Amino acid sequence: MVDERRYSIFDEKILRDELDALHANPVHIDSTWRFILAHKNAEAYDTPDLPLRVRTLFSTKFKTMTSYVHTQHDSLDGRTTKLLIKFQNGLSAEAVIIRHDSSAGKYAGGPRTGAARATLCVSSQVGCKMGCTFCATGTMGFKGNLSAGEIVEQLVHASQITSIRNVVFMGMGEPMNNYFAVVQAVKTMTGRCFQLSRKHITVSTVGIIPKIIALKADLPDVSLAISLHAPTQELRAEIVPAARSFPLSKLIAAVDAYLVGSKSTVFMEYVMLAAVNDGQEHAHQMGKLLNGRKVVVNLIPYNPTTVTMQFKASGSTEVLKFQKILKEVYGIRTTVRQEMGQDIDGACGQLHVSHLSNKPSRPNSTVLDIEDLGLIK
Ligand SMILES: C[S@@+](CC[C@H](N)C(=O)[O-])C[C@H]1O[C@@H](n2cnc3c(N)ncnc32)[C@H](O)[C@@H]1O
Ligand code: SF4
Repeated sequence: MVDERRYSIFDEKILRDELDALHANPVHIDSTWRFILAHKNAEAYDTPDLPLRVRTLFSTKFKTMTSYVHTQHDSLDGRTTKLLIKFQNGLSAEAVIIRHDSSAGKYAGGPRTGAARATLCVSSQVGCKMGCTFCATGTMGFKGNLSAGEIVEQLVHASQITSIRNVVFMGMGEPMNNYFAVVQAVKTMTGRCFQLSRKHITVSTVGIIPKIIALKADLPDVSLAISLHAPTQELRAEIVPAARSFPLSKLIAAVDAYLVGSKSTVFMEYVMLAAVNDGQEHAHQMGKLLNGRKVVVNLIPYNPTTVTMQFKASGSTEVLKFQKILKEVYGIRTTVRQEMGQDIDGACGQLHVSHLSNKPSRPNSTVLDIEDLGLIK
């Protein structure tokens, strides 16, 4: 596993420290970022009006981005674009753009701008060590953490294709296992250059309890999504191994603590697996578990992958029955996610980069219709 310090120009903390050491004005950060955003493949030191010492710093340590778009695939309907991004250490991760507005249809053959409400699904790690049984990324194992700069660079690449309004940490990896980089990346994305609203950022976690509590203090206004997937500890531990370390009762207690004094809603993700967790009894157990809490359940159709073939997607009848019980018997707001990008393996849990492309070498779910959930604002 390779994870040495990498000098991304978008790694705000490292960049600020280096500029401080030179007694240089941090205003150069914003102007340089804007320059790079506006000029694809620009070198940082080409930014106009840089003092010599800053130009020298940029040309030696922060020359340019630490990643590039290796491949880009557009879905047939033009609404989803998957980017395979290669990083300086040779690892690769995927980021997916999802377009929500009516201009999405025009995108397929038309200009690559103008989708005003696009969401970017970013990766926080290459692979993941949590091993959820139905997730393609989980089968890859853990290859490495992305730095804050590398996470932000996914937004830079995507912004050069279309205008991004929402960011969801639902790509490869468990964001809470790379907590400090994720927090730093969100701070940069919501800072003066990118200006995303914190309310438009969603961090999705399998349920790393201590970090859920920390997130409330560190990034109070972001949306939190918990990947629940089962209403009992026994079933959850079977399909989500992390539940063995972070039991369901403690996870629900952490959600309660998170909700105290918070204006935000917590989203409960539930992937619908045929004959595993989609029965009416499971819906009643979920209803009792979540009753009275300010949560929204998001039922996710299972996206088949070649590496998780033991599962099948629930039929639409089961999904709708499940939703009806939660809504009508327990009064829990429940939506069914419309998945997009399946034809390019760009949907949730389909993000899997082959081991070949993830050997360190050279320098250098997707999510839909979450509008209804308030994830897209
Ligand atoms: C890939 S994860 C990344 C974020 C974080 N690690 C988590 O588990 O919440 C994003 C979402 O995709 C879901 N997911 C994983 N595999 C899936 C699959 N095959 N079909 C549908 N959703 C899946 C996860 O359960 C989670 O809710
Ligand atoms: S669902 Fe999330 S936590 Fe589980 S293996 Fe996939 S990326 Fe990791």
